[in-house]
Amino acid sequence: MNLTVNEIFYSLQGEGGRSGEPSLFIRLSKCNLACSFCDTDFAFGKRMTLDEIHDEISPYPCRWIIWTGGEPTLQLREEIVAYFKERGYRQAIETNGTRRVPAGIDYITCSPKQQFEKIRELIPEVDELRFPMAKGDPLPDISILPRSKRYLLSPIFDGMNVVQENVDYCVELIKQHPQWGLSLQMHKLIGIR
Ligand SMILES: Nc1nc2[nH]cc(C(=O)O)c2c(=O)[nH]1
Ligand code: SF4
Ligand SMILES: [Mg+2]
Repeated sequence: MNLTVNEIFYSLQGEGGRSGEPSLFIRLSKCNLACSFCDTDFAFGKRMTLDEIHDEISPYPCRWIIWTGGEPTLQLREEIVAYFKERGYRQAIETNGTRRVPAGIDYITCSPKQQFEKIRELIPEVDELRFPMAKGDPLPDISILPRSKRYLLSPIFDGMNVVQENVDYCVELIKQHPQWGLSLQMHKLIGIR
């Protein structure tokens, strides 16, 4: 089995409910969306076998993988998740919610970009919903979304730079709607990968 991998790196989860947790990022290439605010160049990809990926991550002391992209569900399969589970890894995924998530994933972050009303049919339950938000964007309607342990707003950055008006807007929305919380792209603020 092969995956087209854009990059593999070891860092701390910079976003959401697992912020600060050491994680092995496996960024799969390709996406089915083309968001204007996308901060990732995922086009390049190197074909790798699962054994090659395992050889690259196993020297690190960490046993949490984050599958990200691009849109990782375009390539990830249940058998691939099982392969890494058998080798002792727990696995998180960052998905845009347009496709099903393979069985066996331990922590699902859904970060929807469009067609919010269709997500629940594909993914009934997630660990966190994390919405990228610019000033003026409407607060998403929780009642049509998957059940989630956390509801987070993530102010859109300008590349590596914080956009204060997006942050201020999210903070005000959250104060008015306290079922929501704030997620900052911490890795950008502290200058890590
Ligand atoms: N540190 C760090 N945390 C992240 N969480 C999600 C990321 C992503 O690009 O999907 C990301 C990333 O690129 N870096
Ligand atoms: S879904 Fe995510 S990776 Fe794909 S284009 Fe949008 S922001 Fe970029
Ligand atoms: Mg990133």
